[in-house]
Amino acid sequence: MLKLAKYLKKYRKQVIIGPIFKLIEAIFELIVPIITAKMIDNGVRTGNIGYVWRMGGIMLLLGVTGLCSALICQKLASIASQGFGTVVRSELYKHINTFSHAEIDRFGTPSLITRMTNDINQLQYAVAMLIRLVIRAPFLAVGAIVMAMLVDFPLSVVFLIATPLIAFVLYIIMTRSVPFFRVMQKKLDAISLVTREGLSGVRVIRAFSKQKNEEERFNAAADDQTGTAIRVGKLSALLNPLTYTIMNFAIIAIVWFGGWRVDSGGMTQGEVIAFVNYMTQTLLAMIVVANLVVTFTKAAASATRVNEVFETVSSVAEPIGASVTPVPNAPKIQFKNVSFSYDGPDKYAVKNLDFSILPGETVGIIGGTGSGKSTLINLIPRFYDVSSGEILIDGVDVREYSFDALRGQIGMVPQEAVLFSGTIESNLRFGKRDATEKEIEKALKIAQAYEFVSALPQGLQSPVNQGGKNFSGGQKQRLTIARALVGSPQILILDDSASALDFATDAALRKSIQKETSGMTVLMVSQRASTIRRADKIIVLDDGEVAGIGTHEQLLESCQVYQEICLSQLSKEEVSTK
Ligand SMILES: Nc1ncnc2c1ncn2[C@@H]1O[C@H](COP(=O)(O)OP(=O)(O)OP(=O)(O)O)[C@@H](O)[C@H]1O
Repeated sequence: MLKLAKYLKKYRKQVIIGPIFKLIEAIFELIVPIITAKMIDNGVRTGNIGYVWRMGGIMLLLGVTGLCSALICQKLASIASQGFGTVVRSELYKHINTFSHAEIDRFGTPSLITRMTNDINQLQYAVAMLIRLVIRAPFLAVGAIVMAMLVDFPLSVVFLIATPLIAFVLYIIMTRSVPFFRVMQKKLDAISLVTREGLSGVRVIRAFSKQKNEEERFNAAADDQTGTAIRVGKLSALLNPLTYTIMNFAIIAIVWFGGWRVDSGGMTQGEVIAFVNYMTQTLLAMIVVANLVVTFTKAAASATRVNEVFETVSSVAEPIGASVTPVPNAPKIQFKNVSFSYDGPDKYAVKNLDFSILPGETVGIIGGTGSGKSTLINLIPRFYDVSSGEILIDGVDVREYSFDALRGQIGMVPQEAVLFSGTIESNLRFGKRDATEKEIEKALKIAQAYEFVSALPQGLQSPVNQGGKNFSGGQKQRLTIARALVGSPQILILDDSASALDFATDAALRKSIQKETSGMTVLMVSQRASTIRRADKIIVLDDGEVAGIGTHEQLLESCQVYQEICLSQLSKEEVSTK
């Protein structure tokens, strides 16, 4: 938790001054029983109404001043805790943005979201409690005992017996329930995962009519969390009856022995009442301390989870102050004996990839599902770093480029068409804010999206809902292709990005990319042989390895995997005609 304290630096003033105001309130609270005692002994017992009014006035003044102090502290605590939460959240978000896909895969998006929301909320709450109660509660607990000793030392023996007993009960309950709080946070992660999957995959779930299954999955996760919460609840439910029983016995003892002391003239009635008040104050303050232990235990677990993210360094490091000079006449992209594994050296997703792509070439990448096509192209913009080997762009290792320089020359169209809420125009300008209307129009035309966008009543200003849900799969794909084309990238990578297009649109798209993007190096991943067969070069992947490289005709002659793919998808005539 201390590692996160640096984010409180800006709120040092609030963290120091806040507790002082709360301390003032606590001091006033400790004075009130003494005044009550005086009011009873000197006012009520003697019938001195004027004295009662004066003491009442002082109590009111103390109450109002205490309230003002509490409000000031509350405000300072809110400023510091909310500010702290905001700073940690934005720093964490910034840090997550430095992660490569490998770290995001490792944590999982739902867990990262829970850490950014629930865990930081927990920390925020702990900061507020730190300012409001961490000094006040122990001060009040100890202060009330000390005040009781000052009022009547012999009777304070009741405190010396009752408070360790209360502390013991609190200790037993806390040590048994605190581990459950840690478990509960993990279970919340599981609920978050099921919720996210269930909501983002709602269409698939409905299509398969599996709502019941999903509800059951959600209920299982929620029941699991509830079960733990109930177990903690049962333990916590013992807290008040046990501690109040001890306190009530202590009050009986105070009244009993206090009566004797009053009879023997050692104490006044008012002082006995003050004792009862101090007993109540001690107990309540001790319960607050116990709750603070819970709050800080939860916060410590949250801090560990947040720190885990902060301490994770991206496996894809950006070189500082990088500036590269392209090697003249080098291939545009070159893979030199590249292997990559997601989960350790035994299981390579791609292995010994070795090939070159020349500037302006259109390259098709084909292979069965899971053969490593997406992995191969994700290595180029360094979404992941190679496990061994080298990838060069213009003769320079991709690890020597700054991210801007590297990714700025690549237009990437991922497998899943992702659009952001806004307008069509804001989505198209995503990579190049200052794109001209002409550039946007050209990109839309190449991507075969111009017609349908122009037909929309609001054209480029048409709204895009979250995730582009108000567009069809094919429309979304065309818009994402257009978005990648707006910056006229030197390298265009299409990861099975035309899978939702009909054959005619797919053919028109390929034709226009070929015609309108001369000089652009194009990598086209596809499961369809018809999409890539006219490429200058085709790379055939099989189980992560290159099974063949060449033109359609060359591969038909030499590569069995390619022959099988073609024969399974194309008619004999299509296979043989260019
Ligand atoms: N994020 C990941 N974490 C772990 N393994 C992964 C990850 N992504 C892919 N893999 C594994 O790597 C291998 C290659 O996957 P990849 O997605 O590159 O194949 P692909 O040829 O693009 O498949 P498809 O055509 O189905 O998209 C597969 O065995 C897959 O299970």
